[in-house]
Amino acid sequence: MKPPPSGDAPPARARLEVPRLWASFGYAWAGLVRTWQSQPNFRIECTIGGLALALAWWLEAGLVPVLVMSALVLSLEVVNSAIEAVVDLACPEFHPLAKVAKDAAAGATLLAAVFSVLVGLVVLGVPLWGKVRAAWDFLTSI
Ligand SMILES: Nc1ncnc2c1ncn2[C@@H]1O[C@H](COP(=O)(O)OP(=O)(O)OP(=O)(O)O)[C@@H](O)[C@H]1O
Repeated sequence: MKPPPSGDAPPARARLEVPRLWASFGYAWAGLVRTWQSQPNFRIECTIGGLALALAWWLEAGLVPVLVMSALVLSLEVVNSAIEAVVDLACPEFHPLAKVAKDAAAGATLLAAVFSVLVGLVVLGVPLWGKVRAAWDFLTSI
């Protein structure tokens, strides 16, 4: 943990140290593992993101939009769980502002999820429909 800033003096420029950088990755990874363990929504979103990526690869459709939207939803879910933890720490009792913070964080994730479904429909819907029609034409022609 960093010491609290003292006075008005500008902070000394921190040196780039490999062990510290490595430790930071470790803390970030621990945050992801904890989110995976404690947030069922995160596990569901990881699964849907993986399936959407596999579908995009199979359909040879836009991998990049699917990757970007998956990254957005998953990142926001991690931030949402961080906000929940901070709110619970700062305000374990019911408070209207705690509700505002938690609902807004959840709303951000929901917004990204809705838009990712729309992007998925636009990017994957047409080629998927093409495959379905081709399979249907093949089946009805034999
Ligand atoms: N301290 C609080 N004060 C006011 N309202 C709260 C408080 N804690 C939670 N709430 C309300 O309850 C809702 C659910 O809160 P909770 O912490 O259970 O989050 P959750 O969305 O269920 O998250 P999780 O993914 O952990 O299940 C919040 O969105 C908020 O409306």
